Amino acid sequence: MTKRADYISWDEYFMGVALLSGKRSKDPSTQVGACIVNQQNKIVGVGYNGLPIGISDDEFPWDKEGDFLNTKYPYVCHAELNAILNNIGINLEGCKIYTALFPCNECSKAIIQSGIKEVVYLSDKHAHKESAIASKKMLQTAGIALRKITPRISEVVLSLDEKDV
Ligand SMILES: Nc1ccn([C@H]2C[C@H](O)[C@@H](COP(=O)(O)O)O2)c(=O)n1
Ligand SMILES: [Zn+2]
Repeated sequence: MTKRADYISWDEYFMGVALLSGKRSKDPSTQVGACIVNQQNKIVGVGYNGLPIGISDDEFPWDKEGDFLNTKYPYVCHAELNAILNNIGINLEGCKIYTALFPCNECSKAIIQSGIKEVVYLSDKHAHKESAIASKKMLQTAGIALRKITPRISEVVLSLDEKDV
């Protein structure tokens, strides 16, 4: 037998883990996941956008509009920050972060401070916003590589049916 040829690439694997992590998000509008990988291609942190520990995601708002304090924005912890904070307890110097959406300026500060050296992303749909411009400016000035990936495959289908294992 020859080895499989249609296995997923490292980029597809780590972005897939980031996207799967995003499936845990309770945000009804936007689910974001992030995955941090060390220089040996080992996963050392994952996260998704959600409320901080102990803050009920049934009691706090998920609205996008209205009075600021009645929206999700002041409360939600972004996927990238959660992935950094959830790391397995190592120094993240030299790691890469895979994220579905380009990091905001606040997460970029945490990325820079943590020592992460590369940001790999799928979408930069907020590129025109001032926060995204500030984010890119900080990451580039800090010498962090930014890489948008275009996977060869458009989806990864996972069956949870035991017959498919
Ligand atoms: N890089 C990002 C960007 C956004 N998020 C989170 C924050 C919110 O929960 C949601 C964005 O909400 P929207 O304004 O699109 O309704 O996504 C993140 O975790 N990482
Ligand atoms: Zn953020």
